[in-house]
Amino acid sequence: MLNISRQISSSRQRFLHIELMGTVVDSSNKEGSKSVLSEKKPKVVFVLGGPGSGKGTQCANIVEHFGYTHLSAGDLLRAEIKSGSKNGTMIQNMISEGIIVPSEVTIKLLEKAIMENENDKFLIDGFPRNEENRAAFESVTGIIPEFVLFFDCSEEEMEKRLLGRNQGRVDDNIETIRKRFKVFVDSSLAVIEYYNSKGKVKKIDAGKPVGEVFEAVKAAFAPAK
Ligand SMILES: Nc1ncnc2c1ncn2[C@@H]1O[C@H](COP(=O)(O)OP(=O)(O)O)[C@@H](O)[C@H]1O
Ligand SMILES: Nc1ccn([C@@H]2O[C@H](COP(=O)(O)OP(=O)(O)O)[C@@H](O)[C@H]2O)c(=O)n1
Repeated sequence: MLNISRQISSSRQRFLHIELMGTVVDSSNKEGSKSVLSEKKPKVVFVLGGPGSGKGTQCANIVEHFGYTHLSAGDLLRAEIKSGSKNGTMIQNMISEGIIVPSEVTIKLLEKAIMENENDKFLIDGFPRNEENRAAFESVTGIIPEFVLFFDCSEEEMEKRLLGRNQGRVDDNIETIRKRFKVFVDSSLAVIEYYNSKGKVKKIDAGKPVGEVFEAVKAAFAPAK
């Protein structure tokens, strides 16, 4: 009953159209997981969407209103570079090229951040970014997300936002932005399609102003009546 179609109208404007029809939830979990998280059993919501779709902006709002802890995979990787870790140079090179860092590295950082925090509910922003990320996280941690928030936004709008973001990021230049868009279409959409097939995706029209997007986000978090 799943109906997913991608409409690629031009190289600059790609939209993913997902009709959310499935409601079957995969509750299977990996027993005997070796992860330090297997005892903590945190509640997790994945926040996904293209670069510049507004994930970080909306996560800040969700934290304030719903008491989640925000973990941005990109921020954790950038902090790892700054810490002078042995993986720093490799991560720096991959981010500069818009490439996805190996799951092992990112998952370790996420596990550590979750374990160090007393909260039991987390927004994981910008992860999983490819099938390898997704499958490795599930098998290592045994965590199945409550749901997946998907910020759907045109490339034209995302490009405009990234070029105006002004945070001094090495990857917010037009050449790397285009590479990141390609990685998103080639690798990250498959993750959204996977969770959609499990009935777990809540799609948000992220092309609207921040306040309007947050209204839709609030509805996604509202407890089912
Ligand atoms: N709905 C919106 N409308 C216009 N600009 C936005 C919107 N949401 C976020 N922005 C701006 O766009 C840029 C990218 O947003 P950000 O939340 O950092 O995206 P992401 O985390 O998905 O890369 C930021 O400068 C942010 O202030
Ligand atoms: N799960 C992840 C998340 C980010 N990253 C890297 O970090 C970069 C920036 O990701 P981000 O989530 O901070 O930012 P956006 O690209 O969403 O704006 C990506 O382009 C990847 O190089 C990764 O390798 N794996």
